[in-house]
Amino acid sequence: MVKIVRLFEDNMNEVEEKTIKELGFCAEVLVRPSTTEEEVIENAKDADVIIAVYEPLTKKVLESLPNLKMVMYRSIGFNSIDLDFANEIKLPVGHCSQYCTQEVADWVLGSILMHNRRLYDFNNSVKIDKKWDCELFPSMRRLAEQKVGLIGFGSIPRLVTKRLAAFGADVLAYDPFVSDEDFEKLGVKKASLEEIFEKCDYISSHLPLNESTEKLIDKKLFSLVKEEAVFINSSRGGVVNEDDLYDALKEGKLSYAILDVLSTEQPDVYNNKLINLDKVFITPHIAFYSQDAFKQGAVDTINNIYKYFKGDYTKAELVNLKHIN
Ligand SMILES: NC(=O)C1=CN([C@@H]2O[C@H](COP(=O)(O)OP(=O)(O)OC[C@H]3O[C@@H](n4cnc5c(N)ncnc54)[C@H](O)[C@@H]3O)[C@@H](O)[C@H]2O)C=CC1
Ligand SMILES: O=C(O)C(=O)[C@H](O)COP(=O)(O)O
Repeated sequence: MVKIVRLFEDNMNEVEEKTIKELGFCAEVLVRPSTTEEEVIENAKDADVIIAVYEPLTKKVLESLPNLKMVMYRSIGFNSIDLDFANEIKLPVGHCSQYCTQEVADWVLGSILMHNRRLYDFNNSVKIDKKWDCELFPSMRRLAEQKVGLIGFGSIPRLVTKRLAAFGADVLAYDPFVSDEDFEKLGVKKASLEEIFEKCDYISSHLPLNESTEKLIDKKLFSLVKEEAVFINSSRGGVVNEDDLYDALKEGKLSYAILDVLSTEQPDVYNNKLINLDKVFITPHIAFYSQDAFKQGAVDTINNIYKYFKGDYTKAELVNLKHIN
C-alpha cells in the first residue's frame, strides 16, 4: 500500500478515491494540512509520497523524511521545494503541467481585453462616479495595432499566443531555453528581455520562480518601458522586485499592473502597498481556477504518482527526471 500524504485540505477526496479505484492502484491518501516545516515533518513522517502546492519542502524537511519516495505537486509551479537538494538525494519531484493552462491563458487574455477596452474603468465611471462619458480615455488604441510581450515561453504563454492570434496583436517573447523553431511555429518574434520592456504595450510574466528568476523583473527593466505599458503577472510574485514595481507605477513610468500573484501567498490586504494602489488591478491567485481544472489537477496528481510507482518514470511528469537515474 502506497501511503500518500496530502499537505492541504480541499474537496477532492472523493475524486482521488475514485481515480485510485479506477486505476487499481494500491494506495491511500491521508489529508494532513501542514504549513510550517515542523508540521510537514510530523505529518509526513510515515509518507511514501507527499502531495504539495506551497508547503515548505526545505532541505531540513527532506532530510527529516528519509523514507519519502516521491513528491508530487498538484500545481504547475514547484517553487516551495529545495530542488537542488532533492536532486542531490535523487528524490523524484513531479508536477501537473497542463491541468489549468487554459484557465490561466484565458485570465491573461481577459486582463488584456479588459484593460484595452477599459471595461473596468468605464463601469466604475458610470456606477461609482455617475458619469456617462464616452471620452474618458482618448488614448485607447486598437489591440491589433499593439504589441504583447511574453516573458517565459512555456505552456501557458503558448496558449496566450494562440488566443492573441485572433486579435491580430504582434507577439514578442523571451525564453532562452526555447528553440527558434518553437517561436517561429507560433509566429512569435524572439526578443531579449530589454526589447520586450522597450517595445511592448502589454508585458506578461510567465516565469517559473527559481534562483535564476527571483526578482528578475526590476527597476532596470521598468526604466525602459513606454508610459502607457501595462505589466501583467499570473506566474509568481517572487519574479518581480515589488518595491521597484510600486515605484514604477507611482512615478508614472508604467501605466498599470494587473496581478494574480504577489510575493507572499497570504498578503495583508489592508496594508499591502501594491494592493492598495489605484493603478493595480488584482485577483487573489485564482487564474488557475475552474471546477474543471481543480478536478483535473486532483486526477492528474494521482495518475502521475501511479505512473511513477508502475515504473513509467518518463510519463510521471517529473521535473527532475534526469537527476534521479
Ligand atoms: N496564477 C496561477 O493560478 C498559476 C500560475 N502558474 C505559474 O505560471 C508559471 C508558468 O507556467 P507554464 O507556462 O505552464 O510553465 P512551463 O513550465 O510550461 O514553462 C516555463 C518556461 O519558463 C522558461 N524559463 C525558465 N527560466 C527562465 C528564465 N530565467 N528566463 C526566461 N524563461 C525561463 C522555461 O524555459 C519554460 O519554457 C508556473 O511556473 C507557475 O508558477 C501556473 C499555473 C497557475
Ligand atoms: O499551478 C500552479 O502553479 C498554481 O499557481 C496553482 O494552481 C494555484 O495553487 P492553489 O491556489 O491551488 O494552491
